Amino acid sequence: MSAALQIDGLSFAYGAKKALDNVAFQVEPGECTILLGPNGAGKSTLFALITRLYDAREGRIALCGFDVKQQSLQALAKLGVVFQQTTLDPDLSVTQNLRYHAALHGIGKKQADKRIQEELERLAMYERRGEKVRQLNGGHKRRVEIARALLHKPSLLLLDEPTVGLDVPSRQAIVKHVHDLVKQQNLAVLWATHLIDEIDADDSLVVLHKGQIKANGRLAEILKNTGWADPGQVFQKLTQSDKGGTA
Ligand SMILES: Nc1ncnc2c1ncn2[C@@H]1O[C@H](COP(=O)(O)OP(=O)(O)OP(=O)(O)O)[C@@H](O)[C@H]1O
Repeated sequence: MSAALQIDGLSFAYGAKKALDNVAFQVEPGECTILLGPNGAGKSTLFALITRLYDAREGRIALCGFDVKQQSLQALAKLGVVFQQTTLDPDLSVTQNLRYHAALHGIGKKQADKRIQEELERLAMYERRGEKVRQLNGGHKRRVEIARALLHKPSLLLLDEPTVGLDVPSRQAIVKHVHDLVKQQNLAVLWATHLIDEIDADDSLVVLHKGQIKANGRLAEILKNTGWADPGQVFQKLTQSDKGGTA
């Protein structure tokens, strides 16, 4: 079976500035991979290439075996995305926002309402479905965005720092919801964050620094192989010295 996300030999430059250098990794169904990298590491560039905002000339990205350039419709149908900035319409209700998104994906109204109920219930937001998005707090808006990203049943969920600006309980709720989804729905997740405490013991880790992968594997194995104490030390060792190194 194909990986939910397979990246091979991916390089990208903005003019002379290299942003990604021969990046390769994969994310399997039922796996939550945390993409850790300091500012400028190349995380946003990587997400822009996966979502086809830009095209890479070097390397390949495939979603469930579909090449994002050659078979983009099939590939992007497998993808759900939560961007860093909220993209909900604040003057529409939760349900209206979700129905609109379902329509864009060609999901009929009856099926859409069923899917909306399922996803909102999973994220404990069904009771709030009639409220205008403007009335929701930041954590609840994020949950609605995650529900929206899942309406068309993607295989891979991309999360671009979805907890930035949230208070600790809201962050913890999102972290728990996403990990539950991975386990219960066999979903693959690629989660870009700076926040080390969002990492779960079972997660996989990709550490990106200056466009290169410095570590890739199960967190537990990286810790075992390096002898480092926790993800914070992994991050610090691999991204805060100019010598760099890999794990
Ligand atoms: N439009 C652009 N033109 C030129 N250089 C760019 C452009 N966008 C990003 N870069 C450069 O590419 C490199 C990777 O940037 P990118 O935004 O992908 O990193 P990031 O890991 O997402 O950082 P952050 O966490 O700050 O968002 C950086 O050196 C950045 O300065």
